[in-house]
Amino acid sequence: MTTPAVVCIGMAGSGKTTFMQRLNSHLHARDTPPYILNLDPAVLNVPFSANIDIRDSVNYKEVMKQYNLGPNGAIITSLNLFATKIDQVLGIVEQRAKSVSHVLIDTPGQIECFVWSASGTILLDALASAIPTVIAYIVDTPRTTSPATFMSNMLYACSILYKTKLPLIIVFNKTDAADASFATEWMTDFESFQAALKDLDDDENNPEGGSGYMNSLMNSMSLVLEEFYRHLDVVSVSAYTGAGIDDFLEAVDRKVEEFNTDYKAEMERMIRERQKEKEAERQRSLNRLMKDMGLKDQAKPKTKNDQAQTISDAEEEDDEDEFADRFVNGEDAEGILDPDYEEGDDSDEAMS
Ligand SMILES: Nc1nc2c(ncn2[C@@H]2O[C@H](COP(=O)(O)OP(=O)(O)OP(=O)(O)O)[C@@H](O)[C@H]2O)c(=O)[nH]1
Repeated sequence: MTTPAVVCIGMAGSGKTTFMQRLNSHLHARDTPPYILNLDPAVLNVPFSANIDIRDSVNYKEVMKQYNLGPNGAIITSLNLFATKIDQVLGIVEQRAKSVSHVLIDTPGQIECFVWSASGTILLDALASAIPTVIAYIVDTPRTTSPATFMSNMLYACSILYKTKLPLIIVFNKTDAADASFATEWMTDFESFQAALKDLDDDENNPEGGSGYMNSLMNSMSLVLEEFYRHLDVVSVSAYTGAGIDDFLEAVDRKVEEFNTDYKAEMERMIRERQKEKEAERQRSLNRLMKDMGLKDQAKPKTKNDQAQTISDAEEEDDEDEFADRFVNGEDAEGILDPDYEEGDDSDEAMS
């Protein structure tokens, strides 16, 4: 079977890194070691050795300093810089995927920096076009026991499914601290969730109980979620004790089959569409440029607007060229991007 990529996504503190560590040791114990990528540029310590680590090619602190960015802006910019090297990274991953059981990917806890950024889309699209890719959405079970928090978390998972369009497994983590049976019941029995919502509403002392409008909204949204749950695989695990890890790996196998039958064709179609759009945009820019050059020989642009349009377009193109020179070609990249990073680097030594 083709080696799958498992992308771990979850809110800060949900246990992604601990879960990755558990998966890593579990797969090593089975003599089927994984290949590991760390895409969190801001993480201080990773408790496993990552084969490819974004921190080896992008200096997060330097990005903050040089671009005067806050923590989240620097994560997005670091991911953008890393995405310029996606072809090289993918070359290595594809090669290594042939000799490992799974490719595991850790992502920043600031989910939106990854899932909603252009670079996140580029990285996921590139990965999914090379190997079957599955999302593991990690949930902090003890912090999700209230119906309102639970529903917010599930809506978040639903938006990730909608944005990535990749098969999704919900992983209820930390089940050593809180049993996840309440969650599976709410996901399979609509009435029990409605009853929990009603209890919340009736409890005057509970700050999560809402107004009439909020409750009717929650009821409607829970109907949306019912449809969402139908396409999911749900597992309960403890990254601490290792309980449920085999169930998770079985769920990954099921999702890989789903990826190959349902998602792959759609994914390829989307990538082709995007390339077509890009090509059309390039053609439009070229046509504009040709037109502008033709105008240069004549006296003056017809109107002020025409002139402004021409200048700003030229500036935009200059900016793009400058960006490409600085980051793709490695110029001016000292301290931010590792200029020695080359295709074919043995990442085990060069990048870990
Ligand atoms: N009880 C229990 N605690 C856990 C489990 N998994 C993780 N934790 C704890 O949850 C906290 C967060 O775990 P991390 O693995 O750092 O979470 P993360 O999602 O990678 O966090 P960020 O990197 O900040 O996004 C740590 O204190 C872990 O020890 C588990 O299965 N059970």
